[in-house]
Amino acid sequence: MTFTLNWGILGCGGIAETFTKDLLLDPKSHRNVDVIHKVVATGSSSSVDKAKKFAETTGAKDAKHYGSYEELVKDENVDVIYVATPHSHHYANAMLALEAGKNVLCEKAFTVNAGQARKLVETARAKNLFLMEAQWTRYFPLSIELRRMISSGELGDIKQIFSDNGKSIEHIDRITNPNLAGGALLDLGVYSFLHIFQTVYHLDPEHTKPEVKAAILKDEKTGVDKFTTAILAWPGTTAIATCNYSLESDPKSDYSAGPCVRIVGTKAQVCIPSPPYRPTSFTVIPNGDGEVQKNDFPIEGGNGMWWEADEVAFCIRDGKKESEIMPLDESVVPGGARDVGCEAHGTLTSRWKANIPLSHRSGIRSNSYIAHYYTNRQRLWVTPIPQPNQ
Ligand SMILES: NC(=O)C1=CN([C@@H]2O[C@H](COP(=O)(O)OP(=O)(O)OC[C@H]3O[C@@H](n4cnc5c(N)ncnc54)[C@H](OP(=O)(O)O)[C@@H]3O)[C@@H](O)[C@H]2O)C=CC1
Ligand SMILES: O=C1OC[C@@H](O)[C@H](O)[C@H]1O
Repeated sequence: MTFTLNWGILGCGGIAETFTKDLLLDPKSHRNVDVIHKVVATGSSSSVDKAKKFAETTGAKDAKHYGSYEELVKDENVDVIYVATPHSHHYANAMLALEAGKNVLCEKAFTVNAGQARKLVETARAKNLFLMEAQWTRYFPLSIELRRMISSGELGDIKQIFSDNGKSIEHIDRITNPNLAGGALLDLGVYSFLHIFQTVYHLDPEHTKPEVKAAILKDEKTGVDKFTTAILAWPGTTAIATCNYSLESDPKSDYSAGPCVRIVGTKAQVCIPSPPYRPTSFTVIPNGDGEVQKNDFPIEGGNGMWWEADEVAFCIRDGKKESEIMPLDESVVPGGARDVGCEAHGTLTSRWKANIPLSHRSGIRSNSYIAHYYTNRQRLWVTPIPQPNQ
């Protein structure tokens, strides 16, 4: 029987448009699953007009329009809210939806620190609601095949991963604005980490936490991280994650700069060309004899965000409260130095909670962000360095 999932779109910006268009593609044009997505409501904090225009542009013909997120999450026809606001607002917006009893798909980076992530997870679990971080690349057939190859031992033991994501996007305000939790790590580094985590941490039954050291070049004007490099060490595997918002990983878009991700096993290595967030092929290079093999994973129809949307629908249809491909524990990764980092800035978490009103445009204190490099999701293993005003 066909399952219909009714979406409410929270925040009518760039990625919300791409995602909504993917939701509303004719299902028969690109896939063969018994799931239909409907967009029944759009919500903008700017104006009801913006929500209406967004619905028109994306083809969400039957949607109701709201000029506030508070009204949106109260819509009784909505099954799941897609949070598509800047990183700074994910916590408050996702919490608003959960408290209204709605399932949530929240854009990456899930939250700005582990404390916020834990609170969202606790709330979703307490209310028996579905919650997922929108790491869309994890649902690509390419990622599924890569995880299968690693699990089956085809690449041997994974020893090294090099994972880069560089994009020249410093002209975009939310990328450099500390008050929107800007910076390379939360916007682009998430994908560098995604390729490392989905192939090491996710596939490890013990979920061993890595040791992490990081180096950061900050933006001279705004103080957000502009170039970030992290070294991750597991027993038996090392990885380097790099990201920046100034220089492209693949400046000519022709692969001449080499792969952005290399996963090196004892039997073979896999090379993935840019962009790491929307990869469409990889090459398998055996260490000894054997042919180099290029595997193509074309995205037929839309932008490829519907794989992630389908996963949400399958989970909600089947009564699951989290996705096995992007489990909530992987959005938090509790314990270790990461928690040390978070607890060292524990007041930040409570300040965030206390000081960000649910209507998002006011009340954010800039100095709430001062510590975010040291408390955000990927940096929490790094020993925090005391910052002024903390
Ligand atoms: N999965 C992917 O491939 C991608 C994911 N992303 C993620 O999606 C999220 C949104 O990014 P993107 O769509 O590029 O951002 P945009 O700036 O295009 O849109 C963000 C929207 O959030 C709302 N908003 C709420 N509060 C604020 C505020 N204080 N300042 C600005 N906007 C605000 C606005 O909608 P309104 O006025 O209607 O309320 C705005 O249009 C980020 O988390 C980003 O990391 C981004 C690009 C690609
Ligand atoms: O998720 C993303 O992927 C594509 C990038 O251009 C964008 O800034 C980022 O948010």
